[in-house]
Amino acid sequence: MTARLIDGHALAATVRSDLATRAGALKARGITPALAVILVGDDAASAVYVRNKIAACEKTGIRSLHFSFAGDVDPAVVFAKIDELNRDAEVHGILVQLPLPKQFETDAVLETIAVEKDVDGFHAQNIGALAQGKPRFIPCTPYGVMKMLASINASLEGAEAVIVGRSNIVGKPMALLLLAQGCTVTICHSQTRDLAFHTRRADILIAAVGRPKMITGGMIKPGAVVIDVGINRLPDGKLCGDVDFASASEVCAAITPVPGGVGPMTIAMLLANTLEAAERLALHPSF
Ligand SMILES: Nc1nc(=O)c2c([nH]1)NC[C@@H]1CN(c3ccc(C(=O)N[C@@H](CCC(=O)O)C(=O)O)cc3)C=[N+]21
Ligand SMILES: [Mg+2]
Repeated sequence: MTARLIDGHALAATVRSDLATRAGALKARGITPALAVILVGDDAASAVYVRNKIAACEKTGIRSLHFSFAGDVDPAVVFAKIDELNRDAEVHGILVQLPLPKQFETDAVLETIAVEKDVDGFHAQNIGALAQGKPRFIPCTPYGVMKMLASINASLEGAEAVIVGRSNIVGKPMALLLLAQGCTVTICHSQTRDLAFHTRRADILIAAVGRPKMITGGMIKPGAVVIDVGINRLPDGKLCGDVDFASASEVCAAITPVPGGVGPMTIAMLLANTLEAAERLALHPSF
C-alpha cells in the first residue's frame, strides 16, 4: 500500500468535538438540539445505520427521538408523525431513513418534511437551493466527502472530478458541490459506454454505485484521490466498498477505507446539519 489513508473515524471525531461545543452553547441558552429519526420496516442495514446515528447524537449532546413503524404501515400514519414533528418546536431535524417500503411514494414523503428541518437535504427546495449555489442543507454523504477532500488539502480548482453513480442522494449533489469548487465534473452511470476511459482521467474519483470492488487499480489515474461511497455486504458478512482497495491503493495518492471512511463522516455531517438547524431556529424563532 502506497496511498495515504483518509480516516473517516478520526475526522468524524474532530467534527463531533466542534459540534459538542456548539451544542453546549445552545444548551446554555435553554435549547437542546434534537434530531427525530423515522424508521419504517425491518431492513437490517437500515437498523444498523439508525443505531449508529443515535449513538453519535448521544456522543455529541444532541437529543435523539426514534420512531419505528412496521413495514406494512399505512403511509398516512407516517405522514401524520412527520406533520407532528414539523410542528414540534423542540425538534430541529427530521430524518426518514431510506429506502422506504413499496407502498410509499418516497418523494412525497421527503417533500412533507419542513424545509427548515430537512437535515438530509433531500427536499426538492433544498436540492434546488444547492443547485443554485445557495445551499441550506447539504446532503450528508456528499458533505462528508467534501470535508474529507478538504482534510487532505485536495486541490479542486480545475481538477477533473469523475463521479460514478447518479443517485439523488449521492451522485447528483456530489456533482453540484464539486462543480461549485471549480472541478470539471463528469457523472458516469450504468449506461456510460466506456467507464474506464472516464475514470482514468479523474484527479478526484468518487465511487457511489453499490457494486462491490467494481473500480480496480487499472481504472485509476496514478496520483488520484479516490473516495469510496459504496457499502456492500459480501456473502462472508464482511463489508467492502465499490473500489477494489488492494489494487487501487497501489496506484492512487489517497483513498478512503470501507468501513471507517465515508460512513462515519455521513453521520457526523447529519449531526452538523442538525446543529445548524437548531442554531438557525434559535436565531429566527419564527422561521
Ligand atoms: N434518509 C436517509 N439518510 C441517510 O443519510 C441515509 C439513508 N437515508 N439511507 C441509507 C444511507 C446509508 N447511510 C449510511 C450511514 C452510516 C453508515 C455507517 O456508519 N457505516 C459504517 C459501517 C456500518 C456497518 O457496520 O454496517 C462505516 O462505513 O464504517 C453507512 C451508511 C446513510 N444513509
Ligand atoms: Mg450515486
